[in-house]
Order: sequence, then structure tokens, then C-alpha cells
Amino acid sequence: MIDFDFAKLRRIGLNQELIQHIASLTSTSAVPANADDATQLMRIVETQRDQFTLHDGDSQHRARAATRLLHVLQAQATTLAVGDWVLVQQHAPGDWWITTRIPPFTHIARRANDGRRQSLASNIDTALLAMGLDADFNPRRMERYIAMAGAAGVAPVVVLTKADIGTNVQQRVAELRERLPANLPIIAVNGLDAQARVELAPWLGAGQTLVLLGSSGAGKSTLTNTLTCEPLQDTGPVRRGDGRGQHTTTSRSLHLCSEGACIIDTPGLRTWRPDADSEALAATFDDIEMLAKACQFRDCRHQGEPGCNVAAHVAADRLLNFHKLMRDAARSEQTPLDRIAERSKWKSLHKASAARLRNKRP
Ligand SMILES: Nc1nc2c(ncn2[C@@H]2O[C@H](COP(=O)(O)OP(=O)(O)OP(=O)(O)O)[C@@H](O)[C@H]2O)c(=O)[nH]1
Ligand SMILES: [Zn+2]
Repeated sequence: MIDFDFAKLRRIGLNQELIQHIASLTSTSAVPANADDATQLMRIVETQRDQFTLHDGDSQHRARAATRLLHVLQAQATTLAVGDWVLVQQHAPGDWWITTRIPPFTHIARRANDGRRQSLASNIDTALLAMGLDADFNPRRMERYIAMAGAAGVAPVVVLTKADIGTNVQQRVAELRERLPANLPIIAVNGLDAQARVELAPWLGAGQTLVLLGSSGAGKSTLTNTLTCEPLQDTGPVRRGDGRGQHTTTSRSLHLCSEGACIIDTPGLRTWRPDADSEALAATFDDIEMLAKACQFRDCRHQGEPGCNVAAHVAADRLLNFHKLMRDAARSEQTPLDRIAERSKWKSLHKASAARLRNKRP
């Protein structure tokens, strides 16, 4: 059994649930039971390509991952992420190596456009889904984010930023309340104001880990700074170096909140393709599934067929969004070979129709 100092590791998010999780794993091969004295439990607080910054509860260390571990992770089609708990050994003073990843109890990943899986964060209790009450406001996107957080087993909280400068604030908040599941917390904040710490207090207790997700400029780093009480993360509009205007976060990193929780800031998500099966994703649209079961037409696709039971009860926009999410999930489930086959099918169809057009021309 690895010994660890609970009080010390509590600062970086260790909780009873995790201790039990680790204990149950030492009886399997996932975590070595005979770890020697030199082995320590730490948490990844930042990743940069093949380098990791770890926190041991007192201080930070730079480390690399052992080749054997990289092979194991590759075979599982996953990578180390911010928030992962790892076992670490020191080979020489300052020369730290990650030997084992404690299998995370939650893990948020997405599919890149080339279909590869990209790890976003591990061991997350709450996802703060940030969206500005300005031009960023997009209920469809928020609905998909909620489904994806839920499919990863992470509790979503909608955080509407820029409540101080947004347009139609009351109306937009009301629109979301009407559209989203009734038990889902929706909090409107001014991310620059310390009052945000009071509004988010229920999720900020010690032993909790949160991740901020949302588009670039939504105010994730601003909120991180307010919750952590230390200006660690750069935010726009001041930007050093390239003079391209706004600062933008380029790596994921874990910070300690003044109220005890840990928070992971992430770069803006341009796209967040789901990395989950359709069933898990559909769970937040369970009303649609129920209605679909009661649809009188057996072969109905619930996509606008006249007389469809689903279309009669679900707002058209929400239904379109549901179908889009299911299509994205199906695409993520394709293998790279499937995708190549689909692309070449479209290419040849396109060529054929271009040829037909040419032949028609006088
Ligand atoms: N007035 C006001 N401005 C805000 C608020 N939240 C963020 N901003 C401003 O919006 C701009 C973008 O905020 P950031 O915190 O950098 O956005 P981000 O989500 O971290 O963006 P990326 O790092 O690119 O992903 C900055 O100029 C912030 O000062 C808010 O609640 N109220
Ligand atoms: Zn940021």
C-alpha cells in the first residue's frame, strides 16, 4: 500500500472517494501494491507535450512519463491529462518519472477532427460550462456541452459570464431555464467580481475538482483568477509578445481555489466533438427518447415526418440539436478506415456529378 499524507494531498483535491478508489485498485494489477518507499502519489497540474508539472500538496515538480507507461496508455487509446493522480519515482534529485496512472474515476475527452481522442481533464466532479451573455450566447452549443459532460459522469453547471455587460441578460437566462433540464444549475456571473465566489460556493469545497469549458473569450481564465484570488492565468486584452490582440490560454492547468477546491482552466474549445456513445449522450434528452418510444410510426426517424409524436411535443430547435449530436457521436464511433471510406465515397459521388454537369453543358 502506498502511504500518503491525506491532509497534505487534500489541498490538491484528494477526497475519501478517491482513497477508496485507489485502495480498491491496489488489489488489482492497475496499481502496484508493493510500491516502495520512494514511490509518491502526486497530481498532474499541467501538461506540455512530453513534460508534466506535478503537485505533491506542498510543491511542484517537473516529470516525464516512463516509456512502459506510455505504451500502456497508448494501448488503451488514452493519454495523461491534467487532474490525473499518478505514482512517481525520483531517480536522481529533481529527476522525476511517472510510473503509473491511477485509472481516473471520471475523464473528459473529445475527438479531434482527424478522429483522434484528446484528453481534456481527469478526476473531475463538476464541469463549469462557461458561456458569455454576449455574442458567445448559443443555447444549442450549451445543450451539447451538457450532454457531453453528463456522458463523462461529470455534473454540469451552466455559468453565464459577462452578466454585467451582456445583452438581453434576463431574457437569455429565462430562455435557458425554459429549454434546459429543470434540475440543472444556471448561474449568471460577472467573472471579474469577487461575488462570483459566493454564487459558486456550493461547488468550491475542499476535495472538489472543477473544470472550466467553453469557447475562447467566454471568460474562463477571468473566472479562474477570481476564484483562485491570484492573478495566475493571463487574460485578454493584454497580451505579451505577438501583438495579435487578446490573450488566449494555450494549455490546461490546475489551480487552487481560495475556498478549497481545485479548478482546471482550459483553452477555448473551437469544436467539442463527443467522445461517448450515443446512448450516454442521449441521457440528457430522455424526454425525446420516451416520446420516440410512443411514436405511432414504427419506421419514423422523428425528423419532421408528419404526425410524428416527438415533433409534436419537442421544440423544433431542440430536436434538430439532438439529431446533430447523434450524428456527431456516430462519426466519432467510426474508425479512421471508416472515415477514409466515407470520404472517398463522397469524392467519387462528387466527381460523378461534376462529370454529369460537364456532359450536360452544350
Ligand atoms: N465585463 C466582463 N468582462 C469579462 C467577463 N468575463 C470575461 N471578461 C473579459 O472577456 C475577455 C476574455 O476573457 P478570458 O477570461 O481571457 O476568456 P477565456 O475563456 O479564458 O478565453 P481563452 O483563454 O481564449 O479560451 C477579457 O477581456 C475579460 O476581461 C465578465 O464577466 N464581465
Ligand atoms: Zn482562458
